[in-house]
Amino acid sequence: VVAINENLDLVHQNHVLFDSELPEFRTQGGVHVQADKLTVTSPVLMWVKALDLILDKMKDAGFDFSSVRALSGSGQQHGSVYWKKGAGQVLKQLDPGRPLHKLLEVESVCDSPVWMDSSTSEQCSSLESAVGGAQNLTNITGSRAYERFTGNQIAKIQQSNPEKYSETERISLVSSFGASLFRGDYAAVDYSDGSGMNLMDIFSKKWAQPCLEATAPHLEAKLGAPLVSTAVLGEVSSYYVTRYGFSPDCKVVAFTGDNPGSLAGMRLREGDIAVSLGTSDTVFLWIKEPRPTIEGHVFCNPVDSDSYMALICYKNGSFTRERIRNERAGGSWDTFSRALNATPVGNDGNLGIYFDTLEITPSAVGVYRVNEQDQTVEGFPGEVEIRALVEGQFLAKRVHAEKLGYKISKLSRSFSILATGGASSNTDILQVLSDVFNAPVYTIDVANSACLGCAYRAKVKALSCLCTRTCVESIIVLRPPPTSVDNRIKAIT
Ligand SMILES: Nc1ncnc2c1ncn2[C@@H]1O[C@H](COP(=O)(O)OP(=O)(O)O)[C@@H](O)[C@H]1O
Ligand SMILES: O=C(CO)[C@@H](O)[C@H](O)COP(=O)(O)O
Repeated sequence: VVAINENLDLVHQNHVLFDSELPEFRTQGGVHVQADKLTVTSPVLMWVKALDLILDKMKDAGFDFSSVRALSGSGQQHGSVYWKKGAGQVLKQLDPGRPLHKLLEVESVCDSPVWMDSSTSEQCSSLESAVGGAQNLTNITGSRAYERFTGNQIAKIQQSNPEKYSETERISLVSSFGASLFRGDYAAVDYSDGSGMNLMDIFSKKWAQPCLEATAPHLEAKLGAPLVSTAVLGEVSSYYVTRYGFSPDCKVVAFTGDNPGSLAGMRLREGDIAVSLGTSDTVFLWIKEPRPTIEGHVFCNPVDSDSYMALICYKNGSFTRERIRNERAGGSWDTFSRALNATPVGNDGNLGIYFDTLEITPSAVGVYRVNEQDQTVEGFPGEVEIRALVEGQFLAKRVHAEKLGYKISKLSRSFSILATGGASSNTDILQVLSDVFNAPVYTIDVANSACLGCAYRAKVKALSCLCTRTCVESIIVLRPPPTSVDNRIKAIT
């Protein structure tokens, strides 16, 4: 959670770590990986309990809830929550004397599929066939069929457990689930996060009938109509007024996905490129004229409803860096950084591709290493391995961004990279990013740009006061210029 005041100054920050602070749910990295290694879920009740916990932490820290004029939020994209019949009524009558997790055991599916799930290949193929192929689906929804996208997850639940599906009165995304908790009523899916479902026409901003029909019966009623991401949904539920002292006038602005939230938090300019190094690695851009292709995604823009955002997502991000850190750097980020500093840009031509789990872009799995003679090798010395991993990850991002039409000049640094997410606190990793893209990398003071962006969205919308880009620029820090990249690019290509 991030709270800002009218000058956009940060006044409070807090967080809950699922694994260590809610150990009763036995998650690792916030999730359960099922035996097939493809199905990945999170217990919904853990998210609800985390909300209880963070609000209690804020209360204990003396946070003044009565001064909150508006709130919004973001959730990991694509994950879904299934409310059982009667849950809507329960939401409207929450007893403020009891914590939410005691009141909300109202899900028909207790373990929500999350973005890391890749168990729906069958459903993806059948959706693409139903609408005339991958490119056709992309032309409608902004993306070809992806396993983690919500429509395919809904299809799997309906096919494998039709009873649970028919017991479900409403399906939320993680983001609209969060908004529903604060509203005490079902909240609409916003256009931007709704674009990550393979169900919405990103141009008309309505559910696409052929996709609904190919996914599951009676789906439209369970989804409710999507809504513009900047909408004010209404006031906070009386539950929070009585229990925590929120003002009854506190507005709830539509919640959105974490990457759309980051786009707002980083205040992207057209031409900038954002790289989020969270659990997933993502690259995203603000675009005006989308040309959806079958590699990468186009989402509706969360800030400007006439614009779009392009996004490429990599599953083997921080967890893969953590694995190599544990194996080759004794579990220390400092040692990991020393290895990056001890090896030359371009890694003397040694290159690695590390897909520990089935990657999203491209759909491939396995670890591959080639040396400077382009020979496949089984291993690298520790320091070479660390650079091979980080350079390989960023080179892939550059190649895919260029395929999406992004022009990277070898001669001039005419654009900026804005970095966010947990690993953006590591300046040695950012130096490699800067080297590979031949561009300066900026970070913002608040690494949690998704939260910050939603605080901005809430402020801008509910207080009808547009914060200009100037106020935000003051928190962007220029990184040192990159060292020469040309030799390394030659070596790697
Ligand atoms: N100093 C560091 N160097 C590299 N990676 C780091 C560092 N500190 C944290 N991280 C990575 O950041 C990740 C968490 O990023 P975060 O943005 O909080 O995740 P999420 O996207 O799931 O919200 C962790 O998995 C961790 O590997
Ligand atoms: O699947 C995607 C984007 O399409 C992921 O980026 C998720 O939105 C969650 O990311 P983390 O915040 O956990 O890295």
